[in-house]
Amino acid sequence: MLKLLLPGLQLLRQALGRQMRLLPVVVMFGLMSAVLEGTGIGLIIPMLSIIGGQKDPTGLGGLSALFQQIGSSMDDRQRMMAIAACILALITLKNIIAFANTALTNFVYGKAGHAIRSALADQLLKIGYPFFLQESPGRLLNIISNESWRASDAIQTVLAAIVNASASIILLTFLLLLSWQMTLCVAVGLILVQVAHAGLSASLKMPSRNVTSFNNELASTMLHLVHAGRLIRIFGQEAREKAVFDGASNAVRKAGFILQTRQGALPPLTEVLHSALFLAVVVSAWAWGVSFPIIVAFVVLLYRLQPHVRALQQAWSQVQGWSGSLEEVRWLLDSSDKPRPPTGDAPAEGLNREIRFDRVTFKYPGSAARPVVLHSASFQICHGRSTALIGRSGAGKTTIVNLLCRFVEPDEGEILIDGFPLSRIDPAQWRSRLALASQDLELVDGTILENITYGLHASPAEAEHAARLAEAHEFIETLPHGYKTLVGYRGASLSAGQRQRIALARALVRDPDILILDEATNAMDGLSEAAIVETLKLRAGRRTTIVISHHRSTISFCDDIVILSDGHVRNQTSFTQVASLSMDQLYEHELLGKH
Ligand SMILES: Nc1ncnc2c1ncn2[C@@H]1O[C@H](COP(=O)(O)OP(=O)(O)OP(=O)(O)O)[C@@H](O)[C@H]1O
Repeated sequence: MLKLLLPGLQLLRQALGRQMRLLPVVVMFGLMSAVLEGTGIGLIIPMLSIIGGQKDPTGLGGLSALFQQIGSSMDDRQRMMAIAACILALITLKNIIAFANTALTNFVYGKAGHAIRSALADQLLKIGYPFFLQESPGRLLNIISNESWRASDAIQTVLAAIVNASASIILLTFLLLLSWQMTLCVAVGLILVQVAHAGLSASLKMPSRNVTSFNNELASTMLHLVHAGRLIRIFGQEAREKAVFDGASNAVRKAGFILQTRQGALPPLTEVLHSALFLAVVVSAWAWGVSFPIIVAFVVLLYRLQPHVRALQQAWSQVQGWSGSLEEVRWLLDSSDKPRPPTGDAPAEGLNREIRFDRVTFKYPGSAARPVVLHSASFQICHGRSTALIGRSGAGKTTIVNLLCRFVEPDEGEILIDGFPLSRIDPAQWRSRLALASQDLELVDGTILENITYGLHASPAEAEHAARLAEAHEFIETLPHGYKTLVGYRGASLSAGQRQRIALARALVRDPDILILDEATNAMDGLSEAAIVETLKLRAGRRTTIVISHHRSTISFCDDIVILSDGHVRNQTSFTQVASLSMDQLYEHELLGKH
């Protein structure tokens, strides 16, 4: 039976880790409480013999004869009282152990649930970034918010199944010792019931997968409603979006109904089958002339065994019903088919000469049909200088940033830092030397101060200095709570230009070796941008700055320029060479460079 619960057990082993050593205690408690229960029930035999006035009832052998002898030296009155006290003591002890086991399984369940959620978070943080470029956020959200809970429930069910299996084994042993013929009859009956049950349970897997997959779609639709509030309203798509959402929600309802109905059919069916088995045993025992006290003890034991067996069968069908959830959680936790995080253990010494892209070719992961977005790109970014990366939309500028930050790795070619391969440098150390301000790098849901000092032990004074450099201090001071103002989810309570200034302050407060600005000021007014350009000029000679922008004014202070077109580096030159050209002419310039 335990083997049947394999999906839950595998996850249990994965989730529990060190807590696995508590499982033998759970099993031992389960066995102990069943032994106490069986013994208490066995004591009914001498009790009934006293009531029936049978000093030595016929047909007693083995365990029943042993029970019959208990207290035989006492007189009936004393014996009756002693046995009653014994039964009460056994029942009390059994329930104390059962309670201890409930507390222990709840503890293990809590630990397992926490371990699963923690492992999922760990996986999401460690996994290679390309994973997020390919996977649907709705699916990931559903796994974390829904399926992980079902997986924890499945673990609790497996724990309860272990306790119930232990109890069933002990109670069956007692039955066997009371009457092997009747026990054989029971065993055959239980096997038949289990076969019927397993057949029906197998039909739960597909509906369970359907529920999971429809839940993924529903989570995606929910995310869309949350994120695309403005889009939906401006294009008047409320009714359409409502219909799409209702469709997704209804699909979950239908799939859930099918699953729950099939699951719901199992308990009544097993109850009928168990009752039939119960009656068949009683009638057969009577026909075989088994003595009355044994029949009663057997029936009571059987009656007590029934809930354990039914709970086991229910656990089986529940785990089948959660198989879709278990598969999803295990899929996310399985690293073997996921992009690996960047590797490398050489220290990041800092930039002294240049970053060199040496014939770098790159294609975003996903389907084989994806186009190559960088074609053998070679250029260099010199230390202590500002380099503008320009090119029309889709030219590959942000892709270069992604490669530089090691979010993705080149398919061919190499990126060299002072001649040393970036792929061999410790990624965390390397990233600590970079700071990125980009239009799609979110603010966190916290105060302005927390956003500026994100992940850094910077003092409020340092944060304020960075905010001044990023032209953010003035507007922050006008807010009622100043630097303690909450920015809301993704900085929703601020304007786009204000968000950009805070993001820029967050990058500047680190005074990074390499500062990357990817369309980082495009929502700002001209005056603010001009002031920021002055700030960036202060880095000259000391630090390296990379600027991506479609605005001529933003790149005006740069020393060098790299011109990209359709993933090809068309030109690299000193900015003074092209200083007189407008942005369009610069793009023309790239075309000239082509011929
Ligand atoms: N996650 C992704 N998966 C697949 N292709 C992508 C992905 N991100 C970008 N691309 C493709 O890579 C190419 C280069 O994109 P990239 O974002 O680097 O351009 P860009 O020069 O920064 O453009 P823009 O100026 O519009 O920001 C584009 O053709 C784009 O469609």
